[in-house]
Amino acid sequence: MTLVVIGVGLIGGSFALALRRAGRVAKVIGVGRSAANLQRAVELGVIDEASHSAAEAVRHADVVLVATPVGQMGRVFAEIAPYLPPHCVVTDGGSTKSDVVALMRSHLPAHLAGCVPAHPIAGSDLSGAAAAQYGLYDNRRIVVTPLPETRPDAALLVRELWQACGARVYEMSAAEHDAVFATVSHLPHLLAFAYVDTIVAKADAARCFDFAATGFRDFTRIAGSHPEMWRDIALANRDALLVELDAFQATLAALRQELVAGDAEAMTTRFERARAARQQWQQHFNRGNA
Ligand SMILES: NC(=O)c1ccc[n+]([C@@H]2O[C@H](COP(=O)([O-])OP(=O)(O)OC[C@H]3O[C@@H](n4cnc5c(N)ncnc54)[C@H](O)[C@@H]3O)[C@@H](O)[C@H]2O)c1
Ligand SMILES: O=C(O)C(=O)C[C@]1(C(=O)O)C=C[C@@H](O)C=C1
Repeated sequence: MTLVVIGVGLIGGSFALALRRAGRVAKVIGVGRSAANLQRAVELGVIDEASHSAAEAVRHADVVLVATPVGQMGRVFAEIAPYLPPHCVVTDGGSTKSDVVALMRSHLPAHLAGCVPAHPIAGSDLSGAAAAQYGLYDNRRIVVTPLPETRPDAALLVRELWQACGARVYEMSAAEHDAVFATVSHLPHLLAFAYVDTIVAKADAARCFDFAATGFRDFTRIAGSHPEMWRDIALANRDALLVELDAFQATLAALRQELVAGDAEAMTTRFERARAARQQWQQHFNRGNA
């Protein structure tokens, strides 16, 4: 099987590595916008060949994974549309799904039966081919949001490929997916960027950063993530994200009021409720990834 990965970074590169180790791909062709990144991907054995033309690369593909920032996916789909072999399955790794589904519908109308939108719920704040790693998807979840037009064999192949990467596959509607991930992924990234940016604006920012320690590190790790990727995710999932942002602002306003009023009881109740939920989640997450 020939796999073409368009966007050879953490997500696309780790998919290629896992499938190669599982013996599921004979050849991996990588396509990207940075020659240096593609060169690194070849050196690291993430891909067999680099191509600077997505149109040229997909002519020989059995499966195409688009793993660029979601803001790039429209132009990628448009570029490959005329050159996709009829049997070729097109999937993606984007963090948002309603926009990707809409882009597939507008740019790949003749190929919808081969389209299987997907999102691996695994990653990090690292990016580029050098960040690709074996085991990224071990015991992690993958959400697929197939279209009504998706051929069963195309959906099955994508499921099997992710399972071969060690992942567990779940199906949702694109809208449900985007609402859930606005809550547990997109909002926390927005908040982490906003919080660090608030410090940057302070006159004593250097002194604050100098003394910041493990609490700061743990709360802000994701503010080290790729800005373009997160800008695209926020814009693509704007409606769901605004709902979450409003809910969070309401909680913050209530907490602020409790602080102003010195309402220790209300604050204790809130913190205890949050701690219990966090502890429960941690146990659930540990069990799921054991
Ligand atoms: N990082 C995560 O934790 C994570 C997790 C799940 C899903 N995702 C999603 O996966 C996708 C890739 O994320 P990543 O973390 O691998 O990013 P990355 O920056 O590591 O890799 C993306 C690659 O795409 C390339 N690229 C950008 N525009 C391109 C274009 N027009 N044509 C070809 N290549 C192009 C970049 O040069 C880069 O090498 C994004 O859509 C992101 O939302 C990321
Ligand atoms: O671990 C991280 O740094 C991540 O941000 C991974 C994370 C997440 O929010 O959990 C980020 C984006 C995804 O689409 C899926 C996973």
